[in-house]
Amino acid sequence: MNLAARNFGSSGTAARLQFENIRHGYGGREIVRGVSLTAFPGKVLCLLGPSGSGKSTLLRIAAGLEIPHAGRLLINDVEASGPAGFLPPERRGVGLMFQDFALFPHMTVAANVAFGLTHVQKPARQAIAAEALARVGLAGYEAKYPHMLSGGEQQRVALARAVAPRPSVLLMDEPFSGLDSRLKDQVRADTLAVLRETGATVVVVTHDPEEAMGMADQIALLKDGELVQTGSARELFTRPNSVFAASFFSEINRFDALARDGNVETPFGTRPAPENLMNAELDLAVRLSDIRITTAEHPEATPATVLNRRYLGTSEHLTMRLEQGGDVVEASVGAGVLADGISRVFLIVADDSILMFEKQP
Ligand SMILES: Nc1ncnc2c1ncn2[C@@H]1O[C@H](COP(=O)(O)OP(=O)(O)OP(=O)(O)O)[C@@H](O)[C@H]1O
Repeated sequence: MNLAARNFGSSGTAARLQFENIRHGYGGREIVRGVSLTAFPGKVLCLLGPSGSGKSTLLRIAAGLEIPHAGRLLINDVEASGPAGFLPPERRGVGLMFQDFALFPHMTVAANVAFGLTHVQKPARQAIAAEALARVGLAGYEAKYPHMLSGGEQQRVALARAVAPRPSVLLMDEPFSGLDSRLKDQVRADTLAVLRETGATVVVVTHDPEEAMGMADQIALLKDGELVQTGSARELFTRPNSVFAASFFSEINRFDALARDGNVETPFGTRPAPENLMNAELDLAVRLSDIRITTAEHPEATPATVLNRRYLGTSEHLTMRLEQGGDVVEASVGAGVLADGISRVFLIVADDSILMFEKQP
């Protein structure tokens, strides 16, 4: 199915959604702690973070299902939640697709999709539902019941139901979590194509960094109810602002170090300290994939002993001990790069592959 090739109209009503210093919690426990963030019109914003970081709570606040304790939620500069008032969910122009938003089993596919079209005259509902089903590649499925469909097809019906009313903002909470991994990639790609066509502003909650990188125009990384960093996938991956951000997107080695008089003694040799951290305690992070392994001695390479090798098909996971200092280092190299039986290797790490952060208290 090539959804992208189909030519559907766009709602053209994408909205800007702004969280302004939002605070919220339950039973005296603060879950969202002063988050300010903007979802831009027609773009996909992914709220990314570990379990309990407050992602779903932010989404529910955007939907109007929760009223924040403090701060404002603006949709196209109109206060939807805040001191000036509260706009109920049905008046926000938002569509919802939550992981537990199951289809109604006793209703046909068409009736499921038409369910949210209460503002439309009855005769027009069927036509809109049929158009939304065509949009997700399910033309002709109108009379079927949910149990007759595969998991991926059910997910598409849920998507059709969410986009049928042409929301200006579409809020999705872990929308693909119920699908097995192979199906997930396909449904996600198809969903993204549909979302691009509808032109709506999209906010997606996920705990999966690859999913966020694959979908988002903008990622907002959350931890303990606070916004850690926001930017494009490339910005977050290449310029993480903390060990947490670096470790969220890839496996890393962590080391403690001291910046003194502009230099840092790292396990891979002396490197210049970042300009703003000339004298400070540092956290160093080196991605497993940023360590190059050779068997040839080299003046700038760090000798190490191989402790363990794990073959993973296309790559190999190595655990090594540095000869100087004794740090244990992990690396991921292409399978076959290192011949069998090698026990002494040399590690090469580029200057910009040693990420340096001020140690957090
Ligand atoms: N209605 C509620 N009453 C009490 N506690 C709640 C409620 N909703 C959420 N919480 C708590 O708030 C915390 C943050 O929840 P939230 O669902 O926003 O996090 P999340 O980042 O989406 O995590 P997950 O991926 O696990 O859903 C959790 O510890 C959760 O138990």
